Parts: sequence; structure tokens; C-alpha cells
Amino acid sequence: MPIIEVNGLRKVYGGRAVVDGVAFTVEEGEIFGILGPNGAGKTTTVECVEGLRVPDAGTVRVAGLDPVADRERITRILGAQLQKSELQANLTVREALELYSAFYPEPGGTGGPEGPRNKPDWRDLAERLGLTPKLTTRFAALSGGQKQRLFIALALIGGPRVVVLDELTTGLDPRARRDTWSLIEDVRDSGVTVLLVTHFMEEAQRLCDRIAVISDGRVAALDTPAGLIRRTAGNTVISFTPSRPLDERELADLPEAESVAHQDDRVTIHGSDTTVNAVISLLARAQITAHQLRVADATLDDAFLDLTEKQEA
Ligand SMILES: Nc1ncnc2c1ncn2[C@@H]1O[C@H](COP(=O)(O)OP(=O)(O)OP(=O)(O)O)[C@@H](O)[C@H]1O
Repeated sequence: MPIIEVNGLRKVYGGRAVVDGVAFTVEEGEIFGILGPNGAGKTTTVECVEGLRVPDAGTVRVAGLDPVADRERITRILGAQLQKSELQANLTVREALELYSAFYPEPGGTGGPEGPRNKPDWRDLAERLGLTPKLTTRFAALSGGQKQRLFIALALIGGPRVVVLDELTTGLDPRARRDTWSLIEDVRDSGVTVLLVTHFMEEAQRLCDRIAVISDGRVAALDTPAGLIRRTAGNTVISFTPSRPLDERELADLPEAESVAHQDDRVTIHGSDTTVNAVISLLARAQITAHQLRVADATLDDAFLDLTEKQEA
């Protein structure tokens, strides 16, 4: 049974459906990504999963429970990332960890079958997340990366089965972001299911087992990162600067070419291996030299732009 099931989810604000029929399921142990342009409805969707917003229609189940009706039991199953405003500036890391840990019953207590399976000792969590040297530091004095580590620790402090992380790495430098990725992988490897909202394609491509692309309140596509790339943007991106302009009709007729774009003198073609061969033959026939010829695998960035452009069109 999937650990998260969302069906026909709808949320209306001011007469406008900002989430309109969203459906997906998340299997236990997955990192499931939610991607989409600003205002697409990602946070609204995950906050319905967390039980923080009440859907206008549709159903949400987390481990078989309704996040709104079963709010109390859900808080023992699902760990949510706090927003910055939810922690007092003068609280130390130790105080925050102790305080939040005290919210959750001890294992073997009254938690029942859905209670904390393995509520961690907050000291172990602090150690795992590299926070031990910072225990006496006040929240306001932590760096962005340290704050994010603390948010991950607090999200995990009740020993949840599911953790929801919304734009966790926004504002982090590249090293802190990569460190956070390793942490999220560790979390998944420890058996926790991760629901991850992100704007970073590289992050989604590296971390997520599957991704739902949400655009304009609907699921535009749902697949593995590789699957999204394959079925949208074409597998291969060919780019070069021709020594003289190419015949547009010949470019448009290239086999399996999904798109041809020009930026200044540079030509970029999304296609397949067959397209690569055809481009090279075309250039040879026309005796055109291709400067800085690059052939690369398409990325999730390409797929995302392709999918969300189609929605906006
Ligand atoms: N409480 C609210 N009242 C009115 N409108 C809201 C409310 N919450 C969200 N919205 C609107 O719903 C739409 C979706 O918002 P949401 O925060 O879910 O988008 P998002 O995909 O998470 O965006 P972003 O990437 O910018 O964080 C937006 O147009 C937003 O203005």
C-alpha cells in the first residue's frame, strides 16, 4: 500500500482553483519530488498532505489516515520542516532539540502501531547532522546551512515514517546544498519516505526516485527523472555555432528533432542519436564547419521547461 495517496485534490482561493485535481501516490522509502513554476500549487498540495490546509475536494491519505481528521496521529507519522519564523531567534540548538523532542512520546509508550517506530535520541540526531559543536549557539547566529540542518533534525525528531521538505536548500551555497543532498539520501536510506518540494532541477534529478511536475494546479507529468527527460525534451541536446547560416528547412526536417532554437549564432537542437548523425551529415554536405560542437544528454531542466511551457501555451 502506498504511504501517501492523493486523489482529485482541489483547493480554491477567492473563486480560483489553485490546486485542481492533483493525484499521485508515494511508495514507502521513496524520495518523491514536486516541481513546478512559482504559484503552481506545490506548497498548497504538500500542506494538504501535512493536514495544515483543508482540501475543498478530493482525498488525502498518509499511512491510511486522513491528515485533517486524524491530525494527532498524523503528527507522529509525518515530520514537517518548520519555517524560519517558527523558531525563536534566541533559542539555542540544544533547547530547540530538547523542546521538540519532548513533544513526542517515547517508543513503547502510548503511540500505538503508528506511533514513533524508533524515536531517535536528539543527541544522536545532532551528531548525525553535524550540530554537536553548535548545541549552545542561538538560532539567529547559525549560518543558512546550519539552520537547514537543524530543520532537518527537528523534522526527524519524532522518528517519522514520512518527512516533508519544502524548498529546503533555497539560499544555500553550492557546498551546503550538496551536503544537504547527502543528508536527505541518508534519511531515505534509514527507511524514511521523503516528499520534497524544490526549484532546483539538479537536486531533483540527483535525489528523486519519481517526480510530479505541477503546473497551474494540475499534475503535468509524473515519472522518474530519466522518464521525464525521455518523454519530453528528447534524449540528446546538440549545439554548435555554424561557420555560415544553415538552411532553416533542412534543420526543421532533421529526423527525430523535437525542437530547433537559435541564440545569437548558436543553434541548439533537441533530438536523438539519429539526429546527431543527420546533423553531422547535413553539415558535411553543406561544407559548414561546426564550431564548439557539443552533444550532451538532455537534463531535467530541459524537460521541465518543455513541460511547463506546454502547460502555459
Ligand atoms: N492562503 C491563501 N490565500 C489565497 N491565495 C493563496 C493562499 N495560499 C496560496 N495562495 C495562492 O495559491 C497559488 C498557489 O500557491 P502555492 O504557494 O501553493 O504555490 P507554489 O507552487 O508553492 O509556489 P512557489 O514556488 O512560489 O512557492 C498562488 O497563486 C498563491 O498566491
